[in-house]
Amino acid sequence: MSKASADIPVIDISPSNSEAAKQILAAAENNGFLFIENNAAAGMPPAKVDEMFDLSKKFFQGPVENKKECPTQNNRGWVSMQQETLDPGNQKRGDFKEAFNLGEFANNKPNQPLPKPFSNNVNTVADFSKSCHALCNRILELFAEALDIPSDWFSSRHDQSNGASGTIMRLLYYPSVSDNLAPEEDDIRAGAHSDYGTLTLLFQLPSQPGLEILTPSGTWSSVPVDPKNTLPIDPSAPLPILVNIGDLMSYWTNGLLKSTVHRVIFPKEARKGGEDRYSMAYFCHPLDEAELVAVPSKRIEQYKGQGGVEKGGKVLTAKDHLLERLAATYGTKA
Ligand SMILES: O=C(O)CCC(=O)C(=O)O
Ligand SMILES: [Fe+2]
Repeated sequence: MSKASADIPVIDISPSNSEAAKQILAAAENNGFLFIENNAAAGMPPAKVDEMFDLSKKFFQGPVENKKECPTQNNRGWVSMQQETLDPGNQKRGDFKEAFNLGEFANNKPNQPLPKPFSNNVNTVADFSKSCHALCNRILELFAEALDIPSDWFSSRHDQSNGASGTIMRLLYYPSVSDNLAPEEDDIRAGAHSDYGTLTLLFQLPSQPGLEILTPSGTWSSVPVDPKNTLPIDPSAPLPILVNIGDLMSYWTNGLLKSTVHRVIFPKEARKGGEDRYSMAYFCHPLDEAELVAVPSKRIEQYKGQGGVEKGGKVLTAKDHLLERLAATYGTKA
């Protein structure tokens, strides 16, 4: 295990690392972010990651008419520049980004209209999403092991064959903006927020920084793209996959696991309008009806945090929480 800046460890989840569960839990308790070594155990072959990034670039660099064919509906589809405001209390202008949100696939079939090039590469996209989900389940099993609860306590609540969930694979594009649109002091690519689901996997590209996390001392700390500095030595080495804890994991653990606030800035070392950044986030959510109650773990019972979310005596479900958070960022009513 090696350390990255912003105190984010790089963890190997292959069976040869008997400490993986403990290491993952420690990182999640600390600041809620960790890297997973992208080796065979992660099940995300670098060629598949590259292929998905290529499709994403083709889409975002393609004609706007193509994008407009699939505007956002039910949190799926194309999100245009400044349509979303992740930190509405503090932002004057919306996020300087575009996104395309893909919901779950059922038997490799999308549940939403897809534009090109996704529509003619459905299998590639569905397969990538499936691999992301499998990795999330593997991480959830490691959390269950570390918390000493049945190994499928989390993963059974994320079994997509048992119902709908808010899971979204989001392709993101933060274009550099021309000088006449250059960002002002408080403009931001993605406003400060925590993620709404269980876990998020984040894929980044070399030389495209910008992600920052809010540390317990209240300062922003940058998240590296290449935490082990391997690229100068081996430019073909796969980058580790960033994982962060979402709100639901925090609720399920009485706040022991941290759903840390993060944001994406125009990097200071780039020109004023920034350089292009592409990233891909897999937001893993449980089945809609999953209840946000504390997990049956001694460790969690003993932890005096803020557990479970009750409103007017009713235990919230994953879907209740998601609708509430989406309403705030898109300025609509829940
Ligand atoms: O693009 C990134 O690095 C992070 C995006 C993010 O935090 C989000 O979409 O929730
Ligand atoms: Fe996020």
